Amino acid sequence: MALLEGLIQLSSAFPLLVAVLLLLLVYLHSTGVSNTEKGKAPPGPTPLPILGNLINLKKPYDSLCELSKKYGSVFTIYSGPKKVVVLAGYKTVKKALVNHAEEFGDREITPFSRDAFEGHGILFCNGENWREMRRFALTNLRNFGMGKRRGEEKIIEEAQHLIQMFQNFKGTAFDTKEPVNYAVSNIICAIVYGSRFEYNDPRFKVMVSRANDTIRLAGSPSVQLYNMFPWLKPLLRNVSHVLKNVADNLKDIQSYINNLQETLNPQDSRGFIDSFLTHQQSKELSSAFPLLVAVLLLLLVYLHSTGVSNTEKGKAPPGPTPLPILGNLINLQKPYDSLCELSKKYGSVFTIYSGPKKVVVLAGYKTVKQALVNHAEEFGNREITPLFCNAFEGHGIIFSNGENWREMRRFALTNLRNFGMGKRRGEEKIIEEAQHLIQVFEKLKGTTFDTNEPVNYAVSNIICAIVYGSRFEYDDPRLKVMVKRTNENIRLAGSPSVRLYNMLPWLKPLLRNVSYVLKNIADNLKEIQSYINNLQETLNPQDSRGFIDSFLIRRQSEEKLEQNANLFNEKNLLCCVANLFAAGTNTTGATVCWGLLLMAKYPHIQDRVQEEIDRVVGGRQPVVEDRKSLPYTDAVIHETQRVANIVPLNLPHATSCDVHFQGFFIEKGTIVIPLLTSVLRDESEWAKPYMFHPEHFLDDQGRLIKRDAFMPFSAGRRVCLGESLARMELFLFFTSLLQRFRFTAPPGVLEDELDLTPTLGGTLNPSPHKLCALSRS
Ligand code: HEM
Repeated sequence: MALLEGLIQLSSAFPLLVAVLLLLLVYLHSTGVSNTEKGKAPPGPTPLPILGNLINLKKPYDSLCELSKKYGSVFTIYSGPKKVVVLAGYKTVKKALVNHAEEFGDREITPFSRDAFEGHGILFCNGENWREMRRFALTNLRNFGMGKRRGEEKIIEEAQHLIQMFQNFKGTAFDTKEPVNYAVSNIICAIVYGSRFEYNDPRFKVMVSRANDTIRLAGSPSVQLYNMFPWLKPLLRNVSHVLKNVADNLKDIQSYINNLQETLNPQDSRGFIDSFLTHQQSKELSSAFPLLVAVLLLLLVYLHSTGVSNTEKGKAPPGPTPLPILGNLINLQKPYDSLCELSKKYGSVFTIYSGPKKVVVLAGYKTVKQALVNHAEEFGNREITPLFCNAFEGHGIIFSNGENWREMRRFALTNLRNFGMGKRRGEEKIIEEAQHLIQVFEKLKGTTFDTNEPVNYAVSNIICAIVYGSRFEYDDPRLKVMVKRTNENIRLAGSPSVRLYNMLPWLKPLLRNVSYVLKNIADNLKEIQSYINNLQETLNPQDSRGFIDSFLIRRQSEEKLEQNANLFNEKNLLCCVANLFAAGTNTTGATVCWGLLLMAKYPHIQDRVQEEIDRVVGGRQPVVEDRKSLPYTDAVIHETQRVANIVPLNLPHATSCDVHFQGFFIEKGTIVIPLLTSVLRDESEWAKPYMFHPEHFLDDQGRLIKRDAFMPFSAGRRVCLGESLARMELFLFFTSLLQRFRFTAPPGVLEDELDLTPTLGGTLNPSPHKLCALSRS
């Protein structure tokens, strides 16, 4: 029947068949069934020319069992013009697959599997690709599921979902196939993506049904015919249908991969895909090595001439001997710790080489303060790293210098003051946003959740209110995408591959992360441009709604006066807005999240904060004015910022002229790192530098004391432009949340088990974690 079906499909191709038949007769004869010179070929039924042996395509396994009765356990058939040796019976199959594992171990890549997977993956590939993918998959299947307690737990959890599903049928008749397939597919999802789907999730249903469909159709007569005679493809509709199915599934998988890539944390792999991506990143780095070595030789002479030795003008700060080109191999995962270590050996002003670039590191409170405050002008330029030079081309505030920086910083400061910072209007906005955040926490009714997203949406909305004049709902996809992209950029800006790019920009083609960040920045700028266009259309010069309006109004007046018009241009507006989001969202959001995590970890400190808030504020909304009556709470916020050490390396500075500093000579244009970690953990300034100890900020009477070495916002000419806004946000968000909620570890997790290891990135965020917010009312 099946063959008949196939032949009916084929009938329109008959004339073509006949023509090819004649041409191939000779060929078939030569590939023949006869014995070769090297030995006897396995016996088998005589094939028809071209068509080969007419095996029942519906149940080929039955036909082949039948044939083995006649021809023995090793026999030949022809699948179309292709010779196929069939092995039958336990002894023969075992002997071939186990005792001759190597000889029989390759996969036959059928035309269908070649079209669908092009030699990639595990199932349909051979050689080095197969070996590497199989080995990687095996290791990771073991890590994420197979044969481990973790795997057992996942399967038991899924079995419970399946039981529930069966129970829903209340004994009525149903088809077991769907729910059972959903359950087993979820085990793969848990291993691969790190999460399961609900059985009624439409994305999941489609995925499972497509996969089943593909497997069914891959064994259909038409696909089998296609594998025999690939040139029949245009006549076999099923084939294109299955190939489209496979392509659609690959597209879906790609979108899950993209999502996971965006939130990838190399320290915390959620599943197979995460591990693959992390492995890919590390490969990316190692593949750069041969190139590095080649250029190493070329640049040896150059490096030697720029050397580490002293110049005529004075003594250069000491430091470890650099390798040619590579410079000093600083730990790229935790460079701030490596630099603190080096300062113990080389003192508070020392030189390292970041690739071929000379960098002077300033360590410890006294030195950093002396440089940034007493020599503010000399140390006040920004080093514009290749990544940001590429992205912002010297525009905006953070990554610009000279007249452009001065003018943009001044304008931004005035407008941040007008629209938020240190004013009643700003306080109102933050309080309103805190209420939205409280609502989100309340809806969770004490269940476990990740604080990161809602907190970041809230702080981002403060910048939106200042910049655009309006906030977004937390489920607005535009807000979600913007926050995600910004956070991702900040994380990737501190990744080893971007650090490597900043040292050796010619490595760019090998470092995929770099193009990814640049694309992310470009996408954010495009989005900001569309908001600017909207605001421009409804601009009223008498009533500025926010920073963008003020910039546009200023641009109009500058154009009239023909002064400075070139600075109040589109690119500066775009870059300023992007800078405010990048600098103002992740930093403040991460600090609030650290604060909540620390409260859950140290409940006795949370007790004291809540006692103070209850006593001083009671049930009314906390306001900025309350700060001076809440010294313990204020000390906890300060200590959170000290311990969180959000910007551990600071942003890089550069000398604006030749400088003589602490007996050393530093040339104009040298990169300078005023190492904030070394200030916030300076052993001569803090009694317990490595512990969470709010008493650092309290005197004997329990009053708040100002500590000069408290420098999370840096100092001097480049000091954080949003400091007073950030401090107001931290105080209002923290007190409002602590007044309403008790923060705890998830059920079953001990406080000791809450991890304070930060994630790797441009800023230090808490590692992904969950907490419970229990309502206190
Ligand atoms: C807890 C929150 C924050 C922390 C810890 C923080 C920290 C910093 C640090 C360390 C710098 C580099 C200073 C230097 O180069 O010496 C900086 C720069 C900057 N910050 Fe913040 N920041 C925070 C919040 C904000 C907010 C809310 C905004 C925006 C409204 C903002 C806007 C900026 C800008 C524009 C710069 C660049 C200044 C310049 O180059 O002149 N920051 N911040």
